Amino acid sequence: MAYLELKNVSKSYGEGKNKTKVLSDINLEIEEGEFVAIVGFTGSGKTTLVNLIAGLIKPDEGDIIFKGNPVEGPAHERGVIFQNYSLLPWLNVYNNVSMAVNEVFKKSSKEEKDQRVKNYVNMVNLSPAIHKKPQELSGGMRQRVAVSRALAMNPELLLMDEPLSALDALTRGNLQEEILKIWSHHKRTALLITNDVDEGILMADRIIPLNPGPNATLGPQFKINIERPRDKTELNKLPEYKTLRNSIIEYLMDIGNQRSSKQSEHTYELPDLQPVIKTGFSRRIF
Ligand SMILES: Nc1ncnc2c1ncn2[C@@H]1O[C@H](COP(=O)(O)OP(=O)(O)OP(=O)(O)O)[C@@H](O)[C@H]1O
Repeated sequence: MAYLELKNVSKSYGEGKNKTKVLSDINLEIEEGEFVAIVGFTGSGKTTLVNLIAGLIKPDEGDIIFKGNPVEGPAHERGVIFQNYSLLPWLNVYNNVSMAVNEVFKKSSKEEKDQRVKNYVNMVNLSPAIHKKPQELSGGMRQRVAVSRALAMNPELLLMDEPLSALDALTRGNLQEEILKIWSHHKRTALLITNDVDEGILMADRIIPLNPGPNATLGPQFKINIERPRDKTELNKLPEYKTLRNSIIEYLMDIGNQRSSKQSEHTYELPDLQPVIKTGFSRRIF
């Protein structure tokens, strides 16, 4: 049995006529220690997929099994880094991270917890801002706090929902490296949602496209057999990198085009409405 398994998972939102199936028949297996990236189109259901694995929402059909047990709610062993940093605005950087550390490492001494918080804040280069509150930080800095907080909780499975998409290239590169260091040194398992194929190739063992929704399904996997550690500049020179990148992008473009041509074939019935002509206005509005 795989470390994480999704079996025929489907999820809809809404009721009756307004019901939309966002994810349909999702099957996914991730082995312990693997780093998997899901690349997908905007609105295809990537966050829904992360929320399901995190246990924040429940599937309508299918099973999500983590380490042999069904996922029935959120747990510290499955840590999430969200796209929008979700920090507590009234707490400073130290306290935002320490709240999470205190929750997970209840039995550790005060000194150990303090050290842990400081280490992880330092890891994202925010030590000089450790006493600042979120509103005093830039968007990139806030996202770094969120990354630091999630990593400090030492989750066994790290779920990342486009955590770096709003960052500048330099910060993004640094955090990619930090996440990879933690993943490999601590032998973690990671699932990264990204809209950046290059980020996926740099970080993951496999890339799996999430086809456009509604009824989004997972596409074929692309294995990344490029030796680690991978260097961004060196990657660009590798012929296997270029081939892989082109195949993934071609797949995504094809599937995107197919979806848009299907949508344009669709005809919509308009309601047969008669215009209502109002007469006898008693007042002019200008
Ligand atoms: N709680 C909800 N209730 C109703 N519809 C929802 C809900 N959450 C998401 N949706 C809809 O489901 C679809 C998929 O949303 P989701 O956020 O999972 O996609 P995404 O791929 O993460 O999007 P993005 O790339 O914009 O972050 C969208 O059409 C969205 O409007």
